[in-house]
Amino acid sequence: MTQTLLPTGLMFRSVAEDRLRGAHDLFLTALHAKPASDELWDVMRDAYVADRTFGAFDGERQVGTATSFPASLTVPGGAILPAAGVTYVGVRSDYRRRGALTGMMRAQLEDMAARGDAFSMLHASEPVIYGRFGYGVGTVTRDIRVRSKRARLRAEVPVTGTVRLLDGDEVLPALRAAYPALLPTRTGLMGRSDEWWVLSYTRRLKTDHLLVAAHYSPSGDIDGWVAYKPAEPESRDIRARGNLYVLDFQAADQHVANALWGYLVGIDLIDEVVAYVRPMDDPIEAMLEDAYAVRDESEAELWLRIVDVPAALAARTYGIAEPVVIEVVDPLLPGNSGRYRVSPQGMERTTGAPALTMDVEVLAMIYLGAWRSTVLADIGRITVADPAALPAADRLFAVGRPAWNGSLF
Ligand SMILES: CC(=O)SCCNC(=O)CCNC(=O)[C@H](O)C(C)(C)COP(=O)(O)OP(=O)(O)OC[C@H]1O[C@@H](n2cnc3c(N)ncnc32)[C@H](O)[C@@H]1OP(=O)(O)O
Repeated sequence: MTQTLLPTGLMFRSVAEDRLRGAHDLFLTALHAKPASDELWDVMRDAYVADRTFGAFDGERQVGTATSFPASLTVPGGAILPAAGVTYVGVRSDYRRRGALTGMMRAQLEDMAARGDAFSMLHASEPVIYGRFGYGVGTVTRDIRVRSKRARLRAEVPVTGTVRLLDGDEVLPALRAAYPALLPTRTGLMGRSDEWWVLSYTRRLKTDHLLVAAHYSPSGDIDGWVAYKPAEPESRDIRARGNLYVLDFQAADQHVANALWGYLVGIDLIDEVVAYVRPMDDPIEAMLEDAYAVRDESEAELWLRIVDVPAALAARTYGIAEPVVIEVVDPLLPGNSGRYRVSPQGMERTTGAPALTMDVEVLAMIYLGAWRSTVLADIGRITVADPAALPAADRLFAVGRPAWNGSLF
């Protein structure tokens, strides 16, 4: 059990099993939501791993909470590394800005490093919070709104297989069985653990009117799906239902995505289909006869923290370019600080002079290809000793299709 005392007097340690419900209510209250009902807690307790849940304590009173679940991350080249998904982070409003989050983040990162998690990942409520703990924007995504009545797929868009709505009790077994095959298909995808399925699906199946339409390949396997909910399921006015919100849209390839988009925009009585966190290269505008039926907004998706820099740099593949020596600075996990020579052959630690120096947060921004080193140097995020290293680093860290996480949590 980790136990740390900060000058504020707060203590940081893992949260005992019988205090997890209090921790969850603390999080909900920090987000201005009401505590969980008994029925909901019966579901949510399985989203928590007790020894991955850290609290900030003032004496016996818990004043902050942060948890994580086991996951994995697909890195450029297709290797899959152990990772943690951080969620349910909150501090009581009467204890804010006294270092509660700082202490929990430290304890959590040290714990992840000890467990062998190569990465930590999260979705941030505000962009100013996590950079100081070494998290950088690792993937960018876009929310896509399609005006259904104006949206028709162009005739040449290939659509194969069939789409079928799953019955409620089919959903979890079917999707859990089908998801792992998707993991190698794109950089940035995340392994979904039992806890993730509870917090993202079991909970929503209980609280929302969640519908899942699965795509079946011609050979009868599920190779994609959309999970969505109507905006106003309680309304008695059919015209008030308006929008459909798509929370999970997975497809083994573009032909599967074509069929699922065709299904979504064809649903009756809907004004707009709002598909959250789509990959940046979703070609929906070019698929429709009326490209202006689409509006979108791009934003940060995954905040990535490289917990084990040597493992992360060794696991990914690199583009063709001259080798570059990068100095990484990581005050919170100092074992990561050091110099790394990156080349098309891989990575090795070195004592050679660095061409580029960057914080571990900035390494997370280039690691999955979301940002280019040249741009980050231009805005002062990378210190440059050898300007020729910048285009080389751009080529080394480039990825083909844009990285995408695609799992809400
Ligand atoms: C992955 C997720 O779950 S995202 C959800 C995060 N939770 C929420 O947004 C719920 C509402 N907010 C909160 O509960 C809290 O305000 C938290 C968790 C965001 C921050 O907790 P605190 O204990 O106040 O943070 P702490 O005191 O450790 O702050 C550390 C530093 O970050 C800064 N900081 C922390 N949160 C914020 C913020 N929201 N906006 C601006 N600065 C912030 C602090 O000013 C401080 O800076 P300093 O070191 O220069 O003084």
